[in-house]
Amino acid sequence: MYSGIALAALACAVLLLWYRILGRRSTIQDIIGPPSPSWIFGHLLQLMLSPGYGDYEFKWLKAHGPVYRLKVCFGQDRLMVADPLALQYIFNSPHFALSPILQNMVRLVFGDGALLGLRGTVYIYFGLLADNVIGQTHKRLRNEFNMAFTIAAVRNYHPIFQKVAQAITQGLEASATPLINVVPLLATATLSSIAEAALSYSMDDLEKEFIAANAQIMRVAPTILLNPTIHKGFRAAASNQSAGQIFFADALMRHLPSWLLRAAIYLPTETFKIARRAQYLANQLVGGEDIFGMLLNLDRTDTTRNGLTGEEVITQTAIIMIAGQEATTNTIAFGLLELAKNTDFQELLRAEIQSMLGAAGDSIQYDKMPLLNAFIKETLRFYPAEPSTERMALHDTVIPLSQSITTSTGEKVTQIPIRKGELVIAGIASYQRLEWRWGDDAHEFRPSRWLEGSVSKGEAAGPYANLLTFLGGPHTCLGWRFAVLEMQVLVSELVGKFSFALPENDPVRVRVANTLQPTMLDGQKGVPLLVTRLL
Ligand code: HEM
Repeated sequence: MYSGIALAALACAVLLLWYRILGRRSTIQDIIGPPSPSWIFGHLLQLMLSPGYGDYEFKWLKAHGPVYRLKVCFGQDRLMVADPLALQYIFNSPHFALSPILQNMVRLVFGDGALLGLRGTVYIYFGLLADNVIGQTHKRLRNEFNMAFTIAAVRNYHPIFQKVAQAITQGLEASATPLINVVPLLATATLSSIAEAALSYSMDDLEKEFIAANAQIMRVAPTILLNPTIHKGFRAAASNQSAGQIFFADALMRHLPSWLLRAAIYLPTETFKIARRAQYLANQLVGGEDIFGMLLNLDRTDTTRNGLTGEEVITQTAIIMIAGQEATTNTIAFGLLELAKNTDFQELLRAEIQSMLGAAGDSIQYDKMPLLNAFIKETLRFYPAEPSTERMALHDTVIPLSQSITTSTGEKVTQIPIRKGELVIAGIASYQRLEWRWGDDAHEFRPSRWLEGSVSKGEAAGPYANLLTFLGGPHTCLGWRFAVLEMQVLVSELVGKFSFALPENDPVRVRVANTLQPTMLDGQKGVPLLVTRLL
């Protein structure tokens, strides 16, 4: 009987949602887009379950340009945006916030006060509540944590990056076979560097259990963090990802209240057990004399600051460890894969690295290495860790466009009105494939474009090289300088000493599982390469 009542209640909730959602006229219905293959799923399955990364998305980009309309569940419209001016507006404007689903999911994994989740809004049942307190908290936390990520602070981490780079070298040398999956070595190195640089913990100090738990959370986070909205192609996040789950997520889940989703952390499932344990272990890291001590302002050397509370610092630990490790590891792994495909460029890059290392020793000036930086920029352009994200309008607003588009009524428009509560997809990967911005061969991996001036300057988008890989606006990646220097040091060490070649079976696929993941033929994450020591 109870299950009958529960079903009836669920049916009522669904009907109410339909009424609320479908009863509203979309402001973007005159924007042209690809024909929808299904009323129930819209384009979601093409976008999320496509066999190759960007199969449909990049085709739509070519056909419709940087702004077009997609359909999601029940024939609802959603705007896809890859226009630089529009993206700049969406990321910087106070009229947009993270979509409620991702916000809830971040909170679920990382706790209530996580930087990523503090988006200036909370989603309450069928309405939105702008909450300035949350916005201000985010600003304060960022200001405090930024002390560890300024240009000067990051420069000081150089010896740590060198140390972890040498640890990778030892790992590669210790391998009994030339075919090596480089991902686990990179993952340990990037975790070590954050633990040591940002949190003042050497990997030897870290509890083995913490390392294991971090590795586990890294494995499950994409599954928990499945952003069940249009942009997060979670096709391969779990091989059992089904059309039904996509439907549930897009049609219903984003309308569930935050408290209900957050309560899920207490469910007795394996995944949530890991998440709870990782949060607990992160709490154990709090010390007094390290960066935490500085953030807490324990010694009160700076009387202008109150410092953060212990709880605030603790909450960010897991997120910094994970945010810092996962994206850097995958980006370097994709880069090495591209070098293995393009041995001519690999040799040129090696020559530059060896000549700089030979001349400068430890005082190497990475920013003065054109090929190295062109390679890093191209890797970040081609493999954005977060290929798309979603934002929700907090108020009625108007998105400006850098180029006019023609609507289905024949009208040329240079701006698009969006109504409060509507979601838009920020197509980061699509933006980074715009031909008029990056060159006619934008779909090719070609580092030399950065040296030829074929990359147009245009509106400043993100913090680095006009890329949005580190996002833009108030939620720009806190660790982008850290990541760039770490990549410069690690790539110089590895490419300077080893050559990388592709095994015969071309064993890596790119998949989207919340973030962009290099995946082996057996579905596991990894980049197996033939590695030979040269020096
Ligand atoms: C190649 C490496 C990296 C990439 C591509 C990357 C990318 C990103 C992106 C796209 C975001 C925004 C996420 C969103 O709001 O949807 C972000 C946020 C963040 N990243 Fe990174 N990241 C990298 C490395 C790092 C490192 C090394 C650290 C720290 C050591 C770090 C710490 C953070 C933090 C704390 C945030 C949250 C910022 C906020 O919401 O205010 N990231 N990152």
